[in-house]
Amino acid sequence: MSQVTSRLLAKDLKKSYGKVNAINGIDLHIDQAGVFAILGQNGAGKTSFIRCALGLESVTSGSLETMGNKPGSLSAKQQTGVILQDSDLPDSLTIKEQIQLFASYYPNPLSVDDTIAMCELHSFADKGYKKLSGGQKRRAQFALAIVGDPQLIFLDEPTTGLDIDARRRLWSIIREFANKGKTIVLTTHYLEEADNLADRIMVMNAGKIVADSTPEDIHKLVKGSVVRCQTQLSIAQLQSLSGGGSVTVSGRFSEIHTEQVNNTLAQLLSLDPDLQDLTVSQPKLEDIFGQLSQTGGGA
Ligand SMILES: Nc1ncnc2c1ncn2[C@@H]1O[C@H](COP(=O)(O)OP(=O)(O)OP(=O)(O)O)[C@@H](O)[C@H]1O
Repeated sequence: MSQVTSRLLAKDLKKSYGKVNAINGIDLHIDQAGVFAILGQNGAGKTSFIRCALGLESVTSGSLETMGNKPGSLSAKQQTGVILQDSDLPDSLTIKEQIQLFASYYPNPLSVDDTIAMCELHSFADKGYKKLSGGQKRRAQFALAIVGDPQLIFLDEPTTGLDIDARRRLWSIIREFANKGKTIVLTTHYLEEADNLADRIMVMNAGKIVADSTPEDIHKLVKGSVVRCQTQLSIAQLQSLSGGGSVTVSGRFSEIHTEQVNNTLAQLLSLDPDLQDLTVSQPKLEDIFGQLSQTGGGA
């Protein structure tokens, strides 16, 4: 077999459903191991991209290859694992039996016992799927995605609905698999997930990739500071001290995004001497994401 240089390659990819342009010209090249997060709001086009990459949807124009093959071809499938957003497993087989069955689809699978150990399934490998908790179900699905020892794995919102402990547990299993030289492409709404887990983040908005960088570099895209406090001042007053930056109110706290932090702080303290719980920090991914989503792209 010839050496595959691209694990995932998209060139000017477009996907429309009737008049809806779900993917609006994506260029993407992934040729390394690691975790690649596609981050975007509802309707950004993330699932459409994953479904095209799996050959579950035809592309409208442009080109797309997975592991050097046409998406959906046998050769692509044998080098790919997946958890889809609405993945469910039958209850008629135990988890271990399902892993054995999936292993049989691949030419060089991992051992079933190693897969059970890596995904921490010991305590429920002999149970049916419906008896598992949400976190256990996701780990069982992940076991099916990796048992074939694929180079490329797609995870569509793998941790949606999980509590933070279950999410962190799955993150560590995903990281471990990436560290074995695998490429994991996952979609998520969770900024914290992309920030903690990914080697590279692609922010999607309206069918386009509007930023594509390491988490550290994505953070650098937005300059300035975030001043957070509890204050009696109105949003209009806060806006007047932000130097053109944004103001958001979240519960009891107001947040001012400013590029002139000294000026903003001086005015804030003089206008409201009673303000409380003042902190100044670097913009979080939330702030950056909000700005990128509004710009509609250009990266
Ligand atoms: N099968 C379909 N038929 C028609 N329109 C569709 C279909 N699938 C997706 N769309 C539309 O394409 C756009 C992108 O949807 P997609 O599911 O890819 O976004 P997403 O980023 O995965 O959203 P979410 O985070 O809510 O899952 C949306 O406007 C959606 O309504």
